[in-house]
Amino acid sequence: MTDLWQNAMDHAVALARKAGSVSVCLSFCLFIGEESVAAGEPCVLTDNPTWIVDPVDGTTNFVHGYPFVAVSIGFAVNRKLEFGVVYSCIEDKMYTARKGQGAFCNGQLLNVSDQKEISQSIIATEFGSNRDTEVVDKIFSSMRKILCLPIHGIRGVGTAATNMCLVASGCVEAYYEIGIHCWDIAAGAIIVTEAGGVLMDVDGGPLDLMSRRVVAANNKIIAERIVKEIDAFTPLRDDASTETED
Ligand SMILES: O=P(O)(O)O[C@H]1[C@H](O)[C@@H](O)[C@H](O)[C@H](O)[C@@H]1O
Ligand SMILES: [Mg+2]
Repeated sequence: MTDLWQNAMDHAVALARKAGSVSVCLSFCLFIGEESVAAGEPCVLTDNPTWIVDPVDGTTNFVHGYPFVAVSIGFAVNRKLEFGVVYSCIEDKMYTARKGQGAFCNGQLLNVSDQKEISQSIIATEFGSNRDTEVVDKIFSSMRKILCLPIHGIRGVGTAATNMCLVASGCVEAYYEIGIHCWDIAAGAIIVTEAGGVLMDVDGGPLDLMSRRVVAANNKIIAERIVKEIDAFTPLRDDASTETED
């Protein structure tokens, strides 16, 4: 019998290696990756061309055999995303977006939902991995307030990258989370905007890729409505220990 998970892992490894080898060819490119940062490499976004890579987004899903796992590869120049690729391995869905050229899933053009009524919306979010009771209380409080607006429902597939692709596909109106990392959302961010969506911080300001807070929505009306209900908190920034002057 085919080993589904081995296939998924092989895809993830092959994609990550490819990104790595292109990065080596283009030696002026920098690299931010979940594993490289865990190994002590810097996590700093400069104006230089930079790969922002999560080889396995949805690690807990992967470990438990919960069938949503994605490879997430973003590429930024001058701190702006140029392109993004999210491969949802088990679903065999390849999401791609190049700046100014639209977003696609397996070659099909993506468009966000045109819903403007929060009461008719599905919102994606996650419980996250932080188990501090104060943080968990804020996460539940935000979810409670959003659910009781009311909305149609709350969903979450356990990977930020895939949740963002679901916004781009029009399956959910918005996704928000506090505590994610830049490699979880970089690729998804450009996929959302190229599908016609918007990005912002959980306080309504501009998205800061390093702040570990994100709202991605089909439009500003839905995004700003959610923002009003989020009990925001401020995790340690991704670039906290590596901030530079530029
Ligand atoms: O750590 P990985 O790369 O698997 O990804 C994270 C997810 O992307 C989050 O949405 C999710 O909430 C979790 O924090 C999860 O850890
Ligand atoms: Mg991740």
